[in-house]
Amino acid sequence: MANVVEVKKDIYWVGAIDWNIRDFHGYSTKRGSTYNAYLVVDEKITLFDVVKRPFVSDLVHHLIKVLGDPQKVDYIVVNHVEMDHSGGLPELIERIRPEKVFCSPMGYRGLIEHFHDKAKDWPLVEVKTGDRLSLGRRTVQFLETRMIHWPDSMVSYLPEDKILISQDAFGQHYATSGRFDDEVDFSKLMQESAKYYANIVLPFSPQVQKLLQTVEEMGLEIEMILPDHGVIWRSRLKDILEAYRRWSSYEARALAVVCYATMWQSTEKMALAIADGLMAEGVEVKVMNAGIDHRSDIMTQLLEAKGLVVGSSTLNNNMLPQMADILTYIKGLRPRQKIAAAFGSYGWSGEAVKHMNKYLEDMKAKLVHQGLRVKFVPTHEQLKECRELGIQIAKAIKEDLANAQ
Ligand SMILES: Cc1cc2nc3c(=O)[nH]c(=O)nc-3n(C[C@H](O)[C@H](O)[C@H](O)COP(=O)(O)O)c2cc1C
Repeated sequence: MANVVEVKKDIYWVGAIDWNIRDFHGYSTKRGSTYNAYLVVDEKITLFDVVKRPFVSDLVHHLIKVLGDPQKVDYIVVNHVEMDHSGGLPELIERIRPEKVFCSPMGYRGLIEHFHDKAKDWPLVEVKTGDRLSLGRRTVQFLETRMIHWPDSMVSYLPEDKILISQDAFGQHYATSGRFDDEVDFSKLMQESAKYYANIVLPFSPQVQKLLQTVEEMGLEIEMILPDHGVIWRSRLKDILEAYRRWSSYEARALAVVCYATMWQSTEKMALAIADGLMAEGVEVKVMNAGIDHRSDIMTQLLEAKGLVVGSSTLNNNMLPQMADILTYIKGLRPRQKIAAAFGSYGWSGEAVKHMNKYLEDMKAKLVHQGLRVKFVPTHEQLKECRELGIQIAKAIKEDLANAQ
């Protein structure tokens, strides 16, 4: 069990570290995760968010450490209804018997839809954007952040401490012994933040842009961001805010992800030749094998990539299932403004490229080629053609980036 950490005077991290989780609803969490809950000790003792159900005892243990008796908690604030932050609520409410449980109007509905009759007996109080709650010496200012990343999502701002409790926004699936951004490896932290954004937040980028603008307009001074997963931002705030600005505006660089699926390595040979062409034109390349690389890692690479090149051989008149997995996943995350092309080896009918093109078109990617197909094993000449395709894609990437400036 982790230690309680005082984040600022009378504000404590009382969450749980999940070192072992490797699959978070289809997202590969190689570095584990944390479920953060924060306790503010004021005239009204308030708990912001709770933990996933199996970790309730960690949270209770922390409450005992700080308060002696968990029943001293007066209020619970539910910033986000998803089970990793609310799963422990029934047990905790039973144990703590809080005076009030605050949530957004959508959170109210969400709690009923998750916990049914049980939640109907809870002392739920709806709060909306702009509502303020006095805890004594401190105030909580609520701000609904619908669809970042669920309809119920909201954040809580503590003006006296200049702290933003941001639920999943600015989070990372990153289990570490350090609780703060300056206590962990910065490059790993940014990798995990990018992965989290690419795989969870990306479809809601327009809402993120709006939130960043609202925060600026409201003149909220922020010295710390306390997310529901990963470490607390206190020293590298500028870095994460700048990254969110960049990611939410779909900024990309001269990088192409070449992702392929293969049975007998013919499509792999094509992928490598295409990558050669891209590299020859000075475009950075990440070659990924859909049968080896996890969909969430492929998506992470795609976050800042301008180019998406997908390859699959044909299997029973379709693309290989591992490529269908990747494309279904990528399409759902709604990447924008990609330069793309499809390729693949086939034996007789060769439908894979047509199917992959359909996905790329649905993503509104700019296709620079009708799709390159090679019958069975590519010849030297055909590999040269693949390389030419790489060069063509690279030129389109560079042109697009130059036009965007
Ligand atoms: C079980 C199986 C089913 C296949 N089905 C098709 C098919 O429906 N249409 C086609 O054009 N080729 C089909 N092929 C041929 C492959 O697409 C061809 O062997 C290709 O060169 C494999 O490329 P790869 O080495 O990149 O996997 C099939 C191959 C296998 C092994």
